Amino acid sequence: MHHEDTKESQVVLPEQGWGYETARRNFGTDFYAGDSKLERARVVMFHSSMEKQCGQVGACIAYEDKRIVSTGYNDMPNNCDNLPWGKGDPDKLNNKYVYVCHAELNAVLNKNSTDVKNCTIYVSLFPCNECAKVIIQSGIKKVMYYADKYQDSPKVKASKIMLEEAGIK
Ligand SMILES: O=c1ccn([C@H]2C[C@H](O)[C@@H](COP(=O)(O)O)O2)c(=O)[nH]1
Repeated sequence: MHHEDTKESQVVLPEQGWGYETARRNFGTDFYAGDSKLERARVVMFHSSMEKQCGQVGACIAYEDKRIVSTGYNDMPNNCDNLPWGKGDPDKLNNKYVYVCHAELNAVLNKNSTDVKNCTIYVSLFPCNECAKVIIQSGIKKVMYYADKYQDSPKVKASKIMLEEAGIK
């Protein structure tokens, strides 16, 4: 595990304007010293085939002792190769939002363990309300995040209300 952590910290990632800067603001030096799983979540987000700049999200779930249980990134449902990736069409059926599986959902479903109870989820973007529900129902107990770019949206506000009510740190 220590070896993997070292490799992760050596990965050079493209700067996209919000990742590292937000992480620095949120976590200061502790982020780099202590939390390579956030790095993993950020690496995973580059597997997403969503468009660059704003659309890629990664998640990594780990036990309390930091062993990784799962990773996931936002993507279209399996075998659904013809769905739209755009987001500006007035018809909601022509936008990605109604189809895409979020990183957190994929990470919970991809788990290599019976469950993810008491685990921590590391995410590159603060979870939306639907992901908060998945996190709560799956028994995850802690959320660590990089960026919170939709913090003023009702979805993220609802997410924070639910996570707090459920006692998730
Ligand atoms: O908790 C979340 C919230 C969002 N996502 C995904 C859904 C979309 O594919 C992108 C966001 O795209 P924007 O172009 O920035 O709106 O993030 C997620 O995986 N988890």
